Amino acid sequence: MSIKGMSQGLLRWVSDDQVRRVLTWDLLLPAVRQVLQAFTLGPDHCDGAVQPLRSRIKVNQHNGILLTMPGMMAGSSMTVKILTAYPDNSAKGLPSHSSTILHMDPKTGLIEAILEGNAITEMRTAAASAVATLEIMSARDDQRRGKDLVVAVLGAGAQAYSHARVMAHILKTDKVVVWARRTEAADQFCQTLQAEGIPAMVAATVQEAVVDADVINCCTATSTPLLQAAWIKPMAHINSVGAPHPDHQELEEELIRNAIVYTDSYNSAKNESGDVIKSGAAVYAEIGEILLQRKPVLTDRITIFKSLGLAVEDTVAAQLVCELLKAEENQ
Ligand SMILES: NC(=O)C1=CN([C@@H]2O[C@H](COP(=O)(O)OP(=O)(O)OC[C@H]3O[C@@H](n4cnc5c(N)ncnc54)[C@H](O)[C@@H]3O)[C@@H](O)[C@H]2O)C=CC1
Ligand SMILES: O=C(O)C1=NCCCC1
Repeated sequence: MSIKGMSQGLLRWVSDDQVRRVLTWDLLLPAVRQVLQAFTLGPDHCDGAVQPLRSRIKVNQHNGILLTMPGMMAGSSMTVKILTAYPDNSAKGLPSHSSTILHMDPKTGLIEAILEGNAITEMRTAAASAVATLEIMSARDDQRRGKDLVVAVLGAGAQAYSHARVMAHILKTDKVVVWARRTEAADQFCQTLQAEGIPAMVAATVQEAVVDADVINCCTATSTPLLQAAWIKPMAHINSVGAPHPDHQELEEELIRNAIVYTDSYNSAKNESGDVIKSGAAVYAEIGEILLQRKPVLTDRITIFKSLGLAVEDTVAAQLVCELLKAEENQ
């Protein structure tokens, strides 16, 4: 939909439904792979991305947080995402996260589009986990797909859904084991996945969900550690998406300290990840460094991708969505 801007001509307004309709994993994964590299290349490289640490305001009175996330891709596209996270909203029947993305033309600075940001946030975060998972599995020489591979998903919120979907897409697994705090939410999650042809089953405990898992996706809003080292197979890979705040943790300290830790951003990990800050765990590499072959992939232990979320992932996803919608209109 287009709306008349006050001073700058036609603006595009894009809903989450439109994003979900046009954005596919096959289009998004290569774009996110490229942006993870661009982020590591940094602002001084002609193909690099520019992104400061996001600003964060704690809304203590209402247990909320307001984040602003500006980013620019190599002078070709730029966005600012404004996002709130209010964990208590879920109990009120409201979404816990709410976001909007402003998409600007870097040549003129004019705002070209305003996008609802929830679908993009769900999909680009899962896409980054997928890129990390594939890279680490391929370095382990692990070509297993389908029935030999068990995927666990912890949580039953927006990130849990997108992670289950992308993992089923890339790994063709025959077994997705889900665990959520509320049994009804886990049952509903499982039924939705099954209706989409994803073979899912519910586990009664976190331990039961992860004990046989090769790839574990930690997607809860917990603030205290949920996942313990003793439950996990020695060569498992973990995507840790929750606890993106300095005072939150989702991984037992012993687990992260003894694992090989990858991240999307060193700067975010050291400033925003309670799992990294509180445990004192060393971060081995940015996934971008691995993709650029600046560092070898280490895989002789449990591996963890500690995801904090990059503004420039939103930038490339928003750019892609706008291009796809434009192409549709010109058909
Ligand atoms: N790394 C990244 O790029 C991103 C990280 N996030 C973070 O990922 C987490 C999940 O996000 P969404 O799925 O969007 O949230 P959501 O609100 O849709 O789902 C949260 C899930 O966590 C569960 N949960 C809450 N507290 C829990 C606890 N103490 N123990 C166990 N389960 C608990 C809820 O029941 C629900 O299933 C949040 O911490 C969010 O801030 C979200 C977006 C991007
Ligand atoms: O990158 C994001 O988007 C988010 N990261 C952590 C908090 C929720 C949103």
